[in-house]
Amino acid sequence: MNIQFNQVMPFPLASISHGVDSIWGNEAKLEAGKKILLNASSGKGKSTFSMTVFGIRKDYDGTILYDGQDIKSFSVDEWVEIRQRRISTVFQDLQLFHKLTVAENLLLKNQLTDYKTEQEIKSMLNQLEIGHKWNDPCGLLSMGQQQRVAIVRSLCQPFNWLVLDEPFSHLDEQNSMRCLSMIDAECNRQNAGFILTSLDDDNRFSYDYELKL
Ligand SMILES: Nc1ncnc2c1ncn2[C@@H]1O[C@H](COP(=O)(O)OP(=O)(O)OP(=O)(O)O)[C@@H](O)[C@H]1O
Repeated sequence: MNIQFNQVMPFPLASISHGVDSIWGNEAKLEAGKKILLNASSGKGKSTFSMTVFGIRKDYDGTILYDGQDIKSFSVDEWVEIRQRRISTVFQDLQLFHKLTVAENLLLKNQLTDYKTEQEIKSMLNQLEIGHKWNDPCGLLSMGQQQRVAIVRSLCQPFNWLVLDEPFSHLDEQNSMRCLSMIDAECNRQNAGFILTSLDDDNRFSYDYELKL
């Protein structure tokens, strides 16, 4: 699925200046299957981008198209289908259910599409060294552990695109790289692309291209 931005300008960002190469106010294409770094300093709209491209925020001028269709035209039923099968996300606030256990958070998501087996989910947690937290409420995990749970959860569904908003902000180098290779492998398996927002010019990974805000 290609995603096209045409002169998109979120209302809260209209009064600040944006570079000539910014997505905001310009045309930009997110090409199907590509691995994209979206690099911007604080306050330039990375979280706004993530929520806008996912259809949660509609406070913008311009148009966003999925394979040529304006996303503002989608019905609630179409968004349900899109969010279950075409776009997955890790938002900055992670949106985990704090009182539910790690297992419950992950199985709740996975049962929508039965995409992974319980064994596969446990194996992903083990690879990220949080397998022992399976029965712990998410609210009792450290922020970095919660980020890893949210990343695993985002991979428990089919998708064409994975949108990750500063997903490694609480992770050390080794854990970031483990997560990145798990994300990369799942995207390759699914023939999907990802958009990863970052405050820095993250050069730990070879992205297909970089976009700016
Ligand atoms: N709903 C809103 N109403 C008013 N202003 C908003 C709203 N959402 C975002 N903004 C403003 O838009 C700007 C961009 O916010 P956003 O959270 O998208 O930035 P960011 O690049 O993700 O920042 P950071 O790197 O610090 O997390 C900020 O100045 C913020 O105050």
